[in-house]
Amino acid sequence: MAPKLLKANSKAESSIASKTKDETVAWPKLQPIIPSTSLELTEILPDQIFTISNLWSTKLCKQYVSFLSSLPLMTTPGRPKKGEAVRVNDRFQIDDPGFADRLWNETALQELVTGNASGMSKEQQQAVWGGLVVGLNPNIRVYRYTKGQFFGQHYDDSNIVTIGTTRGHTTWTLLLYLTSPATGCTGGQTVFYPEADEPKKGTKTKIQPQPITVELEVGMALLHKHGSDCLLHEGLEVTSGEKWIIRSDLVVI
Ligand SMILES: O=C(O)CCC(=O)C(=O)O
Ligand SMILES: [Fe+2]
Repeated sequence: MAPKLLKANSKAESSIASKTKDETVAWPKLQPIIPSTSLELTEILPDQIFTISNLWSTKLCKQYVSFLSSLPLMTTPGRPKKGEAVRVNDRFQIDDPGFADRLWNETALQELVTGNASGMSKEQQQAVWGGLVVGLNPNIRVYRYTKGQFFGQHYDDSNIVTIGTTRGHTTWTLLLYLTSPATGCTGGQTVFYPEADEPKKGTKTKIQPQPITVELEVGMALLHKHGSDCLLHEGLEVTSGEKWIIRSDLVVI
C-alpha cells in the first residue's frame, strides 16, 4: 500500500527561528572553493537523485559549522500536526536572496547544474530539472541534528518563488552536508524509498525496490526531485556528533 502522504510541514516553518526582512546574516566568504573542472554531477538514481562531492571544501564546511553555531537555532517540536512528518532538529531559516545567489554563482553549482560541466545538453538539462534553472530558493534553511534527532519520512513540496523580478517554482531540493563520520557524526543518512514498478502483466506482485541510503560526506551537495514526483525520504537518527545541513531548492521558469 502506498504510504500516507506526509509533508515536510512547511507551514510550521514560520514558527522556527528566523530573521525578519530587515535583519541580515553575515555569512562568511565562500572560500576556498573547488572549481567545477575538478567536480562532477553524479547520478545516484536516474531523474531523481544526484550528488556533487566536494562542492564545498572541508575548510569552508568547518568555518561554516562554527559560524552557524552562533545563529539562534530553535528546536522543532517532536509532535507534528496531523499529516505532517515527525521531525526533531534545531533549525534556522532566513529569506536571503543575496546568499542564495552566492551559493549558486560563487560555487561550482551553477556550472554543474546548467553549464557544460553537467555533461548534459540544454534540452536534457531542461527535461531533468523540470525547466530552465534560474537560481536557488532564497528561503535558506539551516538544520542541526544532535544525538537522537531525525527527520521522519515525508515528501518535499514545490513552491512558487520570486528571484529578483522573475517568478518561478521549485523543482528539486538541495541539501548541502557540512559534517560526516569524518567530523564525528554517525547516523543521519538521508534515505530514499523508490516506488515499486507496476506489476508485470499476469502477475499481482509489485517488486519493492531497495531503499537508497546516502551517506553523509563533508561538502557534498545532494539534489533530489520534489513536488509531485518526490520520493518518500527521511533523515535517519543521528547516533553521535552533529549533523549540519544547509537546504535550498532549484528554481525554474
Ligand atoms: O536531513 C536530511 O537528511 C533530510 C532533510 C529533508 O528531507 C528536508 O529538508 O526536507
Ligand atoms: Fe525532505
